[in-house]
Amino acid sequence: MMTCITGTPGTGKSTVATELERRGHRVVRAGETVGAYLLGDDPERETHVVDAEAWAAAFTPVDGIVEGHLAHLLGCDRVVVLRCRPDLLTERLARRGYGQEKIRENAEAEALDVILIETLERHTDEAVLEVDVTDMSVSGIADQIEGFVAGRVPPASGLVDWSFWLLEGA
Ligand SMILES: Nc1ncnc2c1ncn2[C@@H]1O[C@H](COP(=O)(O)OP(=O)(O)OP(=O)(O)O)[C@@H](O)[C@H]1O
Repeated sequence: MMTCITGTPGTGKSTVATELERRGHRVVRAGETVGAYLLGDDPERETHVVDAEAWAAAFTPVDGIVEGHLAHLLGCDRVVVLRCRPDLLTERLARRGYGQEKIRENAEAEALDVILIETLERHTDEAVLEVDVTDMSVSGIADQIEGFVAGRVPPASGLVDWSFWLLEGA
């Protein structure tokens, strides 16, 4: 079974994937597999441009966990969407040294549920677990994901509404 962990940059995908790896799960970092699909750089958005559809079409499924902000484009059996309140996400990305514009773009995408919407366009509700990680420990998030994979934690989505942040925080 392939479980994908997706979310806006800074929501904690890589951190929880490391914890799941420590617990014995096989983990593939999606970012390490996109090399052949790089189209170039987007200096304005301080990011690499990836031919995401071609990457997803060529991806060989794994029995384990795939983490990355494009992971929901894959044919996963289960998808976990990590959510982080935009003000906390802003703090995390600032600590990472991201520029103002890149921080704003990511915080807005989080407030607008962009990755959750993309996920629900591609996967059934029953295959999706949205986790609001804002006040959660890394091990608590890993417990939720393990529970979902094992069928103990039921699917859930549509849990947060951070649209207020677009008015107050932008
Ligand atoms: N549950 C948590 N509690 C507190 N801090 C966290 C938690 N999860 C992650 N962090 C911190 O938030 C920052 C972003 O985490 P991380 O790099 O795992 O995000 P990401 O979603 O993998 O980002 P990207 O998509 O850019 O790789 C890191 O500094 C990490 O230490």
